Amino acid sequence: MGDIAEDETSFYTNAEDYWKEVPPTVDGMLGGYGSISSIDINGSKAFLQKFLGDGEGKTGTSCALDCGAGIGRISKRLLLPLFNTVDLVDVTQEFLDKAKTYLGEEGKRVGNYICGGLQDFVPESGRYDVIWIQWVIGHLTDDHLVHFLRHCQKALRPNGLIVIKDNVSYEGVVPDEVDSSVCRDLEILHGLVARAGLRIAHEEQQMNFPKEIYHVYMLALR
Ligand SMILES: C[S@@+](CC[C@H](N)C(=O)[O-])C[C@H]1O[C@@H](n2cnc3c(N)ncnc32)[C@H](O)[C@@H]1O
Repeated sequence: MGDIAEDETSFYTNAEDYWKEVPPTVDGMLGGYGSISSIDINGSKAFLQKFLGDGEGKTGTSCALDCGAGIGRISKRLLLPLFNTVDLVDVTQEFLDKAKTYLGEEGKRVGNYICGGLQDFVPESGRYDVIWIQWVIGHLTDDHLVHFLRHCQKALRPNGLIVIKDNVSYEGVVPDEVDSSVCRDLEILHGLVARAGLRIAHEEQQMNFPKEIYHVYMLALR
C-alpha cells in the first residue's frame, strides 16, 4: 500500500469526512457519472445470473448483503429484485437514512441497515447467498480488505458467492487524495483475494463504460 495509508487513521477519517459532504443521490454515489448506472446494473445482473437458478451448485436467493451500499442504488435495482432479504452496510449514516425512502415499498424487505466501516464489520456467519462489494474496496487498507474478505467467506451460505466490482488501475496502486482511497491493479487485487483464501470462480470486465474512467472488473469469489 502507498504512503497515503501510512497514517491509517486519517486514511479512514478523511474518507468519512469526504462522503459526509456528498449529496445522497445516484450521481453522488457515482462521482457525477449517474448516467452509467443502468449500464452498470445490467452488466451486474447478467454476471450474477450465471450463478443463480435451480439445480446443483447454484447460488440461493434468500439473502444478500450490499457492502458500501450508499443510498442503496444497487440494492434497489439489482439485489432487492433477486433476493428475499437484503442487508445494507455503509459508513455514512446519511446515505442509509436516504435509502429508507429511496428503496420505496420494496425496502420493506431490507433486513438490517448497518452503519459502520467495513474495516470494523463482521457479517453474520452463514447468513448470505451473495455478498456484493462495489466501489468501496479502495477505501480499505490491504490488511483490512483481506480480513474483511475472510469474514465474508464465513458469512456465506452453501454455494454462496462474494462479488467484488471495482475500478482497476493499469499498474500499481494509484492514490486518490480527494476521497482518500486507492485504486489497485488487477494483479494486486488477485494477490489480496488469494491471501484471503478465496478462489476466483469467474471474472469479467464491465463493457460500455466511458473511455476516460478506470476499467471496471467483476470478480466472483468463494
Ligand atoms: C462510490 S460510493 C458507491 C456506493 C454503492 N456501492 C454504489 O455503487 O452505488 C462509495 C460508498 O462507500 C462508502 N464507504 C466509504 N468508506 C467506507 C468504509 N470504510 N466502510 C464502509 N463504507 C464505506 C461511502 O459512504 C459510499 O456510500
